[in-house]
Amino acid sequence: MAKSPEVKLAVFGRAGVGKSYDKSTYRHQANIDDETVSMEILDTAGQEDVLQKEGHMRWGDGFILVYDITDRGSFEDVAPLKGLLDEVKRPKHVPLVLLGNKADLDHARQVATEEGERLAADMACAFYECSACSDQVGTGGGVAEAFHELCREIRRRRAVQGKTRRRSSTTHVKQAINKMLTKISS
Ligand SMILES: Nc1nc2c(ncn2[C@@H]2O[C@H](COP(=O)(O)OP(=O)(O)OP(=O)(O)O)[C@@H](O)[C@H]2O)c(=O)[nH]1
Repeated sequence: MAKSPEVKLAVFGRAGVGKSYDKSTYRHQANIDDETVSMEILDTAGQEDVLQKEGHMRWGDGFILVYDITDRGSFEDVAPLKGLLDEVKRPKHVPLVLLGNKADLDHARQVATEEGERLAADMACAFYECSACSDQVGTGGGVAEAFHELCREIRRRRAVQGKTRRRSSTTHVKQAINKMLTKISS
């Protein structure tokens, strides 16, 4: 049986946004579009320093940036996190998902859905509002869907990178053959 692809996902967000709610394991397997994907999930602590954050960013293949819809400050933390990610992963554009958690607490909302959508559009990534408690609230259908979409994005990127690499290695072979032929004929 084909070995299932493994993806390393890191979850970032201010302390208390709900990154680790109900998660007892950091390894998870899921069937996504008829393919088994093994995820290694890293829940970063909201209070880690920049060096620790950078280390976790280097480690990850894909990232979930979480804020709490009832905590405006946690939303304002997202853009600087994305800035740091871009610096650490440059020149690559990183697979990313934006997650507005605690959508069950709509009465205490401080961040409008449209603001989340706008930020996600700015960061060119998918956006979900959800509740780690109920997993079905919000626009996108839950936390699981956000993780699955991130895995799909990583898969798309890997497919494109694979093609580019194959194409460039063929180009190298062609160039080497051309050089040899030029030498022989001169
Ligand atoms: N109402 C509601 N509460 C939630 C939700 N997700 C998490 N919580 C609560 O929010 C609090 C913080 O959740 P945690 O998962 O510990 O937050 P965290 O982001 O992991 O925090 P750190 O580990 O300190 O970084 C807990 O009391 C959770 O029960 C949610 O979707 N809805």
